[in-house]
Amino acid sequence: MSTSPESRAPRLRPPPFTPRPRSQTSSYPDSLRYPSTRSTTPSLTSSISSKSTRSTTPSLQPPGTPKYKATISAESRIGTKGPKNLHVRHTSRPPSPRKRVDATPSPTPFIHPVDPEAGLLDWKSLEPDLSAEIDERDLAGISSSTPEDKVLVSVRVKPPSGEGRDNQAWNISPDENLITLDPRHARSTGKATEHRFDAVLTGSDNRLVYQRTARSHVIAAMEGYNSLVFAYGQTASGKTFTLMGDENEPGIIPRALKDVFGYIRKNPTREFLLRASYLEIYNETVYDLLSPSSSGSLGPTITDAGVVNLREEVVTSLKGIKDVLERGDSSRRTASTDWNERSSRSHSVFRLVIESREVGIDGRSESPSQGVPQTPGGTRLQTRGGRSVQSSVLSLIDLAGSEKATSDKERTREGKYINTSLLTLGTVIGTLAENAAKGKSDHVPYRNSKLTRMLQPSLAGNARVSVICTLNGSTSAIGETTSTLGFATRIKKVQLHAVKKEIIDTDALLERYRKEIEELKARLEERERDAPARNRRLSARQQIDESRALNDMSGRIKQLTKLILTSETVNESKGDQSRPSSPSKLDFSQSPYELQKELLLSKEEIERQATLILSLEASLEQRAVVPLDAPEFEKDAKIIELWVIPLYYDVWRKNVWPDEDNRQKQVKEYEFVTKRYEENLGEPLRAVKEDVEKEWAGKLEALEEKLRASDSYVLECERGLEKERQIRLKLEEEKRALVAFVSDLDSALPSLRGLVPPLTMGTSHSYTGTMASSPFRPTLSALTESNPNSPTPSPVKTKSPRKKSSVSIPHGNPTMNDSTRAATLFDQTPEDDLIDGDASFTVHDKENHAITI
Ligand SMILES: Nc1ncnc2c1ncn2[C@@H]1O[C@H](COP(=O)(O)OP(=O)(O)OP(=O)(O)O)[C@@H](O)[C@H]1O
Repeated sequence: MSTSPESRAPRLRPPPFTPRPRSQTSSYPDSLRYPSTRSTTPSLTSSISSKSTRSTTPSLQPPGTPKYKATISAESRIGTKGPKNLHVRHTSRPPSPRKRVDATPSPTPFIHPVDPEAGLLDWKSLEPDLSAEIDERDLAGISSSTPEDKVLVSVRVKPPSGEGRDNQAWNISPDENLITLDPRHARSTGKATEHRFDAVLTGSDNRLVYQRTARSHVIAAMEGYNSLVFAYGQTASGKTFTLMGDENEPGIIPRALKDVFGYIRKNPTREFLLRASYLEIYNETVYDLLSPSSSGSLGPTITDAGVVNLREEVVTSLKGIKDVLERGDSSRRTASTDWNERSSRSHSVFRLVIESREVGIDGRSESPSQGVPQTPGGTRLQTRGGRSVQSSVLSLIDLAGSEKATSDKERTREGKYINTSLLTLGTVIGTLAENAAKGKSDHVPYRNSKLTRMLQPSLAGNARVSVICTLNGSTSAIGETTSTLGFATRIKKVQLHAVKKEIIDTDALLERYRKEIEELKARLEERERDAPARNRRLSARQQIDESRALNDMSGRIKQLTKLILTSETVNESKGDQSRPSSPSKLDFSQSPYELQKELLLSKEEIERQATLILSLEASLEQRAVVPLDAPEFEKDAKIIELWVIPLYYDVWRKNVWPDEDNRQKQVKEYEFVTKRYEENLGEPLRAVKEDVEKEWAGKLEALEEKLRASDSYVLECERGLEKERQIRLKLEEEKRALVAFVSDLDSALPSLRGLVPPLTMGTSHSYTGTMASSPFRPTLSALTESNPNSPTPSPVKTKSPRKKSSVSIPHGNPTMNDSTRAATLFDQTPEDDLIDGDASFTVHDKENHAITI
């Protein structure tokens, strides 16, 4: 890779400030330089430093005493079956110290009765030979033999099961690397029916698949090239089986990790630093599988510089790296679909950053004066210290599978995102292939999906790439299989030009650790040298503090040294896998031997945690932005921002809004769906956008329709109520008028008696008129007017200035002959009935016309 002089200049960073509570930092004046060792694990590091590191634990064995090796069974030596077949026979294990107490004293250290240190050493020296775990035969002849400028393309056909055996549409010739569509089905496709690739595989042997498809790329990564291995294919065709495998058939990832450590072991001239990370892309959002809680602005983001804000853990052993893998795997999104019981709903990416450098004969890093040969394949960058560090990334990717719509709505939605990003991957590969074939440089739409954006540097050529296309050979999947083969054919044409990358020493974590170790060692030496003179001036208390500080320093040196892997250290820790996990309950009736074993395991756990602390520190360091000499208030503000606010917010959120996480996730998804299309998306995702918009527009329309219906119902109800109110008012008025009328009538009765026939309900003599204006309040004059025959019209006055009633007095010569009945009129039309019941009554005029009031 060509590097401009400017870019070669070391980018010196000021020592970062790592916020930490005052109480802890203040007790150690120079703790800002090595804050966490002191502040978070003072006793831890000192205990590790003094006891647990194998190389430094004082040995009670006389020099040259042979170490005991436990024998292992033949098959576990061969190592073809993995760790579960590892049978350790403890025949040559020395007797436990308790038994030895009674034995005749012997000059060998193993008979030392009680010294636990001696026990530790004995037990460590007894660890079984795990050469079976890292298979020597596999490592022999490892070399990156793939044509460097081409993608290594393999297809793997999933073996049919059950009835599927009779429905196979493809003929497979592994020896010729050929796959052909059976002539019986060939006519229907109208496409090429014969395909040749770098490897055509079938069956369930993952070892073979690893060797043919991925091993060379893993080794290339160890040699300094970025390497990318991914599986592509329709759902349930075997991508996860190929990458992860199962207990009996570990897949590419576990085998690759084994080879990584095997490679380190076989290369004593280099030292390595490994950092693992694991992410997934789900519904076009990147999630950190090692830190599932990080999200939003703190979550991983894809930038031109790669993926940032992603947790990277320094790993020092095969077991450690497998733990990381398992932890991440447990956070992956899988679900049962119509086709696969455990279908990956996201693209998952396991990344291993490998930094390495030549070391001298004494184990120290080489300087140019020592004449290290130029690493072939890349520019050697030599900066201040003259050191160059090779850096590469091994990416192992299990893509989600392309699929048809499923019966589940949520799965369908995920499926849309999956298909879209795979479509974009296809488009990107197609464009790259065409550019390569025709010597063009057409725009490649990397930015149209997160997956292609992340793969951009690799697909653009700066990596060794291997793709395994997994196929379903059944007749029911001819279309999908043909499409996958098309992808395989296109990607074969992509041109690569990967080169080794060497980075400036200050950017390499390996170099930073190495420098820190050297500085610490120098300081330690100096302080130890001055100790006798200084101690004379110090109080007893100060001397204790001083000795504690020295312990911390040496603990830190040991921890940092452990992170840097060499052939020797990998050899030492290869027993990790076989050791039993620590029981949760301590049984003090165990033999001293067993207890020592427990002790050792616990110490190792402490070491593991300490390693984790260190790698967390490393991530933290990358985030620290306040320089050491920044004003106090700035540091305080940072502490509040990083610790206090998130802490309180978290507590508050959990109390006030327990479902906030889900809500936020949903909001994020909605935001994504609704807002950022234009800036983010290209053609394929626009199709998703339209789909989603259509879906939501339909829902919105239905809701609006419902709203309109309920609005008009409410309006109708209001109108009905108003009508009823009016009627009620009218009735009340009529009631009042009737009451007045009746009382008028009552008072006029004596004078009318003999002239007017008795007014009764339903009788034929009555009055007529409209009821609109107090029909029951006819004035006496009206009555008299209508009864011209009335001899003595009574001057009765109306009580209210109401409109004159149009009630007409019945014709004829009515005679009021039943005053008693008339007086009972109130009884017959009680007030309540007028209001609540049917208020009308009927009277008849002379012509017997019924009038209903
Ligand atoms: N080569 C194989 N040999 C034996 N079993 C296999 C093979 N390939 C796949 N299987 C089995 O088929 C099932 C589906 O495989 P797998 O989950 O790997 O598919 P996938 O392509 O990853 O699907 P998805 O895209 O839905 O995640 C699993 O039970 C797996 O064990």
